[in-house]
Amino acid sequence: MTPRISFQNVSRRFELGGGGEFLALDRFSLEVGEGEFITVVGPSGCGKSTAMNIAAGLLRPTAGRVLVDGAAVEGPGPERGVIFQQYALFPWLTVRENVEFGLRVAGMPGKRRREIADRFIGLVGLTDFAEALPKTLSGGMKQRCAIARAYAVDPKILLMDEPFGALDALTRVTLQDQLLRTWSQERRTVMFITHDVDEAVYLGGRVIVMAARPGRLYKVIPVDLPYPRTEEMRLSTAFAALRNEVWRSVYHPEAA
Ligand SMILES: Nc1ncnc2c1ncn2[C@@H]1O[C@H](COP(=O)(O)OP(=O)(O)OP(=O)(O)O)[C@@H](O)[C@H]1O
Repeated sequence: MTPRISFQNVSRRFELGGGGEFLALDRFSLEVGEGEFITVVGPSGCGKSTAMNIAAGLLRPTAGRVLVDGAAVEGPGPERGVIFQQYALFPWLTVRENVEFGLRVAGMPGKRRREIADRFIGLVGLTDFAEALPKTLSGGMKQRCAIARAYAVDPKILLMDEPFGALDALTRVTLQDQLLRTWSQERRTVMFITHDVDEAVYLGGRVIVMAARPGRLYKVIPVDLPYPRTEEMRLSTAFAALRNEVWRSVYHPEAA
């Protein structure tokens, strides 16, 4: 079967001032299956965002390529939704208008647009805030709105770069469960970058560990915990063992 996303020997160099070059990503290869949820961890600067931005079509590789359903990525596309740490909502639009935005741009009629928006607003638990403006929402609520907006346009792939990075621990855990619920209903392919080892294990079917200098794939750790994931699982010995393995791979790769 054709993988949904295929990174094929993807490298990216950046020019440094003074004529030098920096290898941010070195021959990164990875296949992500349809409906798979992978998490990506690694030390700061190991090329996580670089890899994701190349898959999003926001950045060009200097060597190699990324294929989506077998076709080379040449730029951004509606089949790939991107969510960043900073909730990029339109401040002058309500929650519902934000979620409807992509559908409006695509020319979808109002009634259908509203049905879809309301469904995703419900899935992320914002029904009571559909008429609210972003400035009246908490950080977690803004990020839930951003997730609903990304899902509404029906992308096959969600690329999420530390979407919960700016949130407090409790909100983060709540949003992790909500994201998994949405994912289990919609089964999009998700690539999720995080600095949080617990988050990587809790969400991912596989944890992709990257290493720095140069940025590269270090290890792929399968997470042998069934979905749906539960709060009890976080306390299990199996979870602890996985967390330790990921932690060692990220912070003490020589001992992993
Ligand atoms: N536009 C750029 N010009 C020069 N260097 C860059 C550029 N973008 C990224 N880099 C460098 O490439 C390396 C990888 O950056 P990237 O943002 O992909 O890392 P990351 O793993 O996502 O880091 P973090 O976890 O800190 O967000 C870093 O050392 C960064 O300084």
